Formats: sequence, C-alpha cells, structure tokens
Amino acid sequence: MSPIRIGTRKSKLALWQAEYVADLLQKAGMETELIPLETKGDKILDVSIAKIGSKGVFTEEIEAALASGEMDIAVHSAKDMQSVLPEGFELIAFTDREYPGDVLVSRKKDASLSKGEKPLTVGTSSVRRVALLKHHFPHVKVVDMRGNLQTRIRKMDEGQCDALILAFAGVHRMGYDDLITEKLPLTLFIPPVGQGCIAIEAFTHLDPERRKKIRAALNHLPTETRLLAERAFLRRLEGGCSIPAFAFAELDGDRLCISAGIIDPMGQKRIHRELEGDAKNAENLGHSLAGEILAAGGREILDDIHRQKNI
Ligand SMILES: NCc1[nH]cc(CCC(=O)O)c1CC(=O)O
Repeated sequence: MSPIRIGTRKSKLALWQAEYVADLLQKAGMETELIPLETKGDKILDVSIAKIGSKGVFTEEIEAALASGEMDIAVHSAKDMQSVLPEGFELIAFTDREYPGDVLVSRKKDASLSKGEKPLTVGTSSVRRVALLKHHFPHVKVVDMRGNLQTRIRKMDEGQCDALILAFAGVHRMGYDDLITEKLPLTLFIPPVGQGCIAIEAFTHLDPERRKKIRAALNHLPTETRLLAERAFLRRLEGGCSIPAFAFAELDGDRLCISAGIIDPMGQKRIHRELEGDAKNAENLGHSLAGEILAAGGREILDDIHRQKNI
C-alpha cells in the first residue's frame, strides 16, 4: 500500500495533530506522508474569524487538495469543522478526545476569573467565550485576541492582556501546562462542539479498503458517539464555530447525556438544556435538544446574530 498522504494546516498545533495521527497510522503498519498547506484563516490575522464570516476559512484549501486527490485524508480540530460539509466530503474518524474544557492562562500565578482581586483583562476572540465572560464575569475586561496559540501568548507577554482563555487541549499539546492558572468549570464554560477532539476528513473517492484501514487505526468509538450528538445539535442550529453555541456530550455506559445551549453575543441571555438517552440514538438526541433550545428562545438569538451579520 502506498503511503497515506495526510493534509494539515501549518500551525504548530495543526502539525502536532497531524503527527499524532501519522503516529497512530504507523503503529497500525501504514506508511505516512505529511502535506502541510496554508489556509485563508492562517493568513488573515488582523480580522476576527466572525467578521471574515465565510464558511470554512481553515478548510477550503485543504478540501480542494482532498478533492483533487493530492491527499488521502486531512486532519482538523473537530471544533473548527462546519456542521455540514461540502458535497462529497465526510468525517471518517474521530480520535480519542482530550479533556474538552477551557482554561485561563497567564504569567500571573494568581490570575483567576472567580477569585481574582484585581480586575483582569482577558484576551479572546471567540464569540462564545466573550459572551460567557460577559454573562458570568461582567467585571472582566475583554480584548480581542486572534492568531495561533504562540501568537496569543506573545501578545499577552507584550502586555495586551493579563490572561487568555484557551482550550485545554491546545495548551496541553503545545506544552504550556505551566501557564494554566484556572480550569474553567465545564458547567459555566460548556465547551463548543468537538473541542479537544481531532477529526479526519476524506473525499468520497478515497479507496474503500484504504478508508477502512484508516478508520480502524484512528477512530475512537466513544468519542465518535459523543461527536455525532454534538454535531447533530450544531447542524440543526445551522452553525460552525462562529456562533456562540455550545454542546458537550458524555457517555456513561450505553447512556449518552448531552448538555447544550446558546448565548446571545452580549451575554444577556443564556439558554441551557440537558437531555439523556440511549447512546445508539446519539444524533437524534443532539437534534432534539437543539429543537428544545430553539423553541426556548434560541431561535430569536440566532435570528438576531444573522441580522447583525447582514448589516
Ligand atoms: N479556535 C481555534 C482552535 N481550534 C482548535 C483549538 C485547540 C483545541 C481543540 O483542538 O479543540 C483552538 C485553540 C483554542 O480555542 O484555544
């Protein structure tokens, strides 16, 4: 079998993820080759992703290369993936999930959202994190902070903020655990769909035998079940990572519990619901919960967000 050609973005975190995947494939007896590509999302650093607005800013170039057959699979952070992929693309595997929550990162050892004495300036550009900060910690000052992990930490060191809110997974994978000053509770900062999880994307013309071997080497079934529920939720909200929605599914044996919601960007109104059921119905559970949240006021929040974008 010829080497599995693995497409990835060029950021350090993306390369870490691609190498992690290559390693799993090699352990299963396959040869691999990495193909790093630059995407629009990596090039445009001065505009927030919400404002760039177009779908798939981190995936377009990679999907073009998948479709043309230059690569067999692409490795992504699952949370960066749109809930509906373009025609012909699919996620064929999800690797074992890292701790999914957000953390506060700072050089100041006592930096804390809940216990801090001095007012904190926190850097983030995620609409979800900004809204949750406004909602739970209105005294915190928020500054817009884009760029990859290393860039954000550099900006913090230059004094643009005291602390950053980041996904634990990225911080840990990049070896910055020492800078974590607080683990944000999963109940307050419910993670966005897919956080901490690596998704493997392929195009329909991938050879079925190759596809089967890749999936067998990479897919972690419990993670996949959780992700199916979370992504079904996001699909019904017709969103990607730029809407302030969150969903987090957990498994307890064959029971799946999904906790999800949406918050308006100003942090005034937070809608949150939970649903439990048979893990076999993961997608139905995510879909139903999205329906409940839309009916409970989520629809108005979404409509407002779409109206704002069109102004
Ligand atoms: N928003 C960008 C992004 N996409 C994936 C991760 C790392 C965590 C993950 O893989 O879920 C990050 C950084 C962050 O949000 O802190």
